Amino acid sequence: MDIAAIIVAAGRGTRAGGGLPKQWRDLAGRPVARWTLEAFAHLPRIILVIHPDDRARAEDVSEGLPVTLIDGAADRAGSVRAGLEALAETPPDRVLIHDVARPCVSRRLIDAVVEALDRAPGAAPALPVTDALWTGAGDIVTGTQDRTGLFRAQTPQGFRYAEIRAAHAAHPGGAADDVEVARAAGLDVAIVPGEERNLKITGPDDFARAHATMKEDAMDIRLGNGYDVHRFGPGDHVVLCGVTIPHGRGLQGHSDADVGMHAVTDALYGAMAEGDIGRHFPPTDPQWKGAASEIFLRHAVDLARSRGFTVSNVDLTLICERPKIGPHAPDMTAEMARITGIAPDRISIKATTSERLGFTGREEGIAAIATATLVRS
Ligand SMILES: Nc1ccn([C@@H]2O[C@H](COP(=O)(O)OP(=O)(O)OP(=O)(O)O)[C@@H](O)[C@H]2O)c(=O)n1
Ligand SMILES: C[C@](O)(CO)[C@H](O)COP(=O)(O)O
Repeated sequence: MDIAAIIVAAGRGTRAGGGLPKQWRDLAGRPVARWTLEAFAHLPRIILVIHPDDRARAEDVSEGLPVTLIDGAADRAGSVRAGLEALAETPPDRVLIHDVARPCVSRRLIDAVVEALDRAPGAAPALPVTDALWTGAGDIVTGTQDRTGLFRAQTPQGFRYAEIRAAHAAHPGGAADDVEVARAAGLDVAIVPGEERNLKITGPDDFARAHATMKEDAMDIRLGNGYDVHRFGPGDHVVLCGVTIPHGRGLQGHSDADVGMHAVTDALYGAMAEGDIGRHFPPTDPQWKGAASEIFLRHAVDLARSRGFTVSNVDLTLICERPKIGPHAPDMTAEMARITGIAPDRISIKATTSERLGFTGREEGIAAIATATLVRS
């Protein structure tokens, strides 16, 4: 099925103000039009209908996307017609017509409109009116309007290409949208449940609403895991999560062998797809011999911060018969909170034995497994 999108963007955005037409203004780090185009980027063809003065800007904004630029007309319907004519030489089966000023449209909604075209020649999203409707004169209410069967229309409005092209060619003009044009030509239009998020940026306040929606979407959550083992050797203490614990044996390793802190550090690197401690602090490098593992953990936390992430929580399990971890867990938590700069209630440190099974059960070493979550919003 060949589907094309026509994004109408030739308006001047006078009601939104702000100097630049609204489709070229910034919304959460990208121009409004870029968000809209990316929502349709899974389709093979996009016609972006623009004002001739905006060509350079439009070329910039559509870079890397399957976009053809077409000059629009003095009103929305004229711009839609220009888009439809641009497709006439290699006509698609179906066409989706969308306002550039609705950048928060979801893939789910686009797909729902396309699917609805299997059962009707036209399909468009809409939301039932839920507020009371009044008539008014100046600041005085003059009556109440029945809202039964009333809908707020959205885009994309989808059609079989040949039919909507003919409908637009035959229409005398002045239609509110393409559904009106289609109905005037006798085409049935199915209503697809619309989305509140699919708002049209019309006035200045709509930028803040659209921004909040984009920010919600932009939350980036990363989960990582880490696993480490160190063997026991001669010594009289171990260092776990930065806390020195007297013990009949020590842990062996190139650094201070803090197996718990290593597992947490690897979980953080893992969440960033940044390998493990060995990649950043090679064991072949003599400068890390006997190093405090705090250096590694700080590096991972700082790397996450530099990428805009916050460490949301850490969960560590130490696996050993001895030393007993419980009595030291509060100190370990405090130390890990100090190093990472996150609240102690976001750090979980617990332990288990392995029921005397395996290398940890035979007290040949300590194992540690950790999970960490990074959040960027
Ligand atoms: N001559 C026109 C007028 C409007 N549009 C497009 O139609 C959509 C809906 O129009 P609206 O939100 O009213 O945008 P503007 O016409 O830009 O806004 P205003 O009326 O405030 O100037 C927008 O994507 C707009 O770019 C268009 O392509 N060509
Ligand atoms: C097509 C439309 O988006 C449906 O809600 C809307 O009518 C276009 O905006 P305008 O402000 O009416 O031009």
